Amino acid sequence: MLVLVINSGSSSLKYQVRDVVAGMVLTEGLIEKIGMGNGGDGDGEIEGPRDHAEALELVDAAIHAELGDLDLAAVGHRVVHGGERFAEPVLIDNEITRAIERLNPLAPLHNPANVLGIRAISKKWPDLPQVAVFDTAFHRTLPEHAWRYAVPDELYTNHGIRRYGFHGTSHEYVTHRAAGLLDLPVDEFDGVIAHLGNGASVTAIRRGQSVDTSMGFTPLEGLVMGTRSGDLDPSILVFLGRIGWTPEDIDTMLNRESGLKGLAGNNDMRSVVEASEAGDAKASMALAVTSYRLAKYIGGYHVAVGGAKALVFTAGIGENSHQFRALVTDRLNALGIELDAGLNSQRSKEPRVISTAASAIPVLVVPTDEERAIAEATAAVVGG
Ligand SMILES: Nc1ncnc2c1ncn2[C@@H]1O[C@H](COP(=O)(O)OP(=O)(O)O)[C@@H](O)[C@H]1O
Ligand SMILES: CC(=O)OP(=O)(O)O
Ligand SMILES: [Mg+2]
Repeated sequence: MLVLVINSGSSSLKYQVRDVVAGMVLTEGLIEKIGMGNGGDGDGEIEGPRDHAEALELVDAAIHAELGDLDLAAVGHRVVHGGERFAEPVLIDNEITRAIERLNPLAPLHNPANVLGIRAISKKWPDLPQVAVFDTAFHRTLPEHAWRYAVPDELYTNHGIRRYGFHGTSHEYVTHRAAGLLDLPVDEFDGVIAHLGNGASVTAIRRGQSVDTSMGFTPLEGLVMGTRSGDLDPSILVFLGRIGWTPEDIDTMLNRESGLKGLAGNNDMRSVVEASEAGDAKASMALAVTSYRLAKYIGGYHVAVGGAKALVFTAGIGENSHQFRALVTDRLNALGIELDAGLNSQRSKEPRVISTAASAIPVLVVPTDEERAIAEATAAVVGG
């Protein structure tokens, strides 16, 4: 059974054609720096497509060039916000697409791109089943004390204002791989998973289930990210409103102009690390703020899970930036965590341990594979 997986991140579109039964990837690709057409270093290099629609056209052309005519059984989409309605992957129809679209304001960098992808494929291949796999679904196990905001109940009952959590497909997949690496059944795995991409979140896993996670009502809460602020005092927004900022101004500032970009002028971790190593004080401070905030969450979640058995790094930054991993773990000496510098700086695509034998708990790097998880869920929905 052949499944095309579409994973629209905020700044990238990953796609794969997978044979689910054989467990094989037939072709795959990554369209990067979407929407950063003018954001490069000014050397005239093409920095990427203007939007997700243009990215999807590139995907279609690349797949046909590589594999010719294909007998696809289904398309599986990563959909970021499923609200309270979607606890499981679903077969998409017009009503489902509109329900996902209604959640656009709650995931402004993501759901619009997801809806765009779904509609473009419906138009191109009207008979092809499409399945939505939700980032929020894995966090449906959050206890109420973790998902409630301390605001009047009416905000929850009338407006659905609660914490949902995101990156669930990744956190779930990585939980299973990390448990496997430690030779533990997944329901005996207690740990902290740090998914650090352009969007970043950290999840507390107790007995293989999500019991807390740093993103909330939208993918803005929590960690310092590429262009998102993460946690701040909500009074700042009230203050800005009173001095004349519109909701759109505030939304753009928090989601697109903050985080590493706001602090260091660049949302790409590679560039920020390079700038810091070259002596740029703003870049160094951006890394200090970002690593400090993550370290505080890890300490909190160590408590939330009743003592983590592992700390796991995943996604673009978590898998690739040994510098950033070291900055974070240097702040975790109080937990007895100790990185092995040699293991940390090795490059590998395999799940691995990067801590010393003396470390109180192992630190792992586990490459995520959202596409594989989405393909398998899609095949299960369409009856594979
Ligand atoms: N080799 C690398 N070293 C350091 N950071 C990297 C490396 N490769 C990718 N990254 C960082 O990973 C982030 C993107 O992660 P990714 O998971 O692909 O994002 P998303 O899916 O949210 O768009 C960027 O900050 C990028 O700089
Ligand atoms: C939910 C989210 O932030 O996703 P991404 O990391 O792909 O931007
Ligand atoms: Mg991502």
